[in-house]
Amino acid sequence: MRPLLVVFKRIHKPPVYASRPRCLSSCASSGLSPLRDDALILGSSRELVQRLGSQVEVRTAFISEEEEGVLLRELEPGLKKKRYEFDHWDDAIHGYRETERVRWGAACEEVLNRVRSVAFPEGSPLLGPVHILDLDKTGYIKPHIDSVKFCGNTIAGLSLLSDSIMRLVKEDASNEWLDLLLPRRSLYILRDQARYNFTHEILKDEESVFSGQRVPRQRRISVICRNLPG
Ligand SMILES: O=C(O)CCC(=O)C(=O)O
Ligand SMILES: [Fe+2]
Ligand SMILES: [Mn+2]
Repeated sequence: MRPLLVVFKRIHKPPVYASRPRCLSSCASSGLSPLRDDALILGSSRELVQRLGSQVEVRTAFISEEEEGVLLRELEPGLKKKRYEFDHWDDAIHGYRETERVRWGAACEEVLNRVRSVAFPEGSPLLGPVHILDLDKTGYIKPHIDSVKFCGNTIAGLSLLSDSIMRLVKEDASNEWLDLLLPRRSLYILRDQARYNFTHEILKDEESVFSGQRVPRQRRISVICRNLPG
């Protein structure tokens, strides 16, 4: 069973937020980026948030409205030719269309290079094509772990057009979970244990609640960069 937030509310467990200092000096001394936005991460325990916190990042406003527009103008024509897929009960994703892209216009390439430079160690071999996933307003992604055969230890995704909630659940202990609020135009990064030992999912609109607040889901396009297995 997946732990729903309502379950935790019912037993009066307060949501646990990461509460790392966000000042430059302490972040620098702890090796954390000052750009981390820990208020966007909550979880089943403080211990888990702190332990896994170094392997999960959400960076708000990673791209500007203009950059979001540039990406959308490049992606929309190709996406519009496809139909959303709804009816495959066994698929990990419901209500989506997707594509891959290797070559980008200069403005998009600049944004992607920024993603690559913050998400991956220098020289880490990357998966060539960038993955584009277009979720309908009613679409959602069921819990899954990305293929270890094709993808390395890091997954980095930009969220366009909509806020959403990404839930991570420990594969062999479903009482251990983190919810990430992914604001429109944010970047998330999952590394190592967060990538290998936790499923990730994008909640459907009806379930999209973060810390008691509804987070309405619109159509959402994600632009996902991955590295190759080591
Ligand atoms: O849309 C996202 O940000 C995540 C997509 C995903 O989990 C996948 O394609 O494996
Ligand atoms: Fe995934
Ligand atoms: Mn199928």
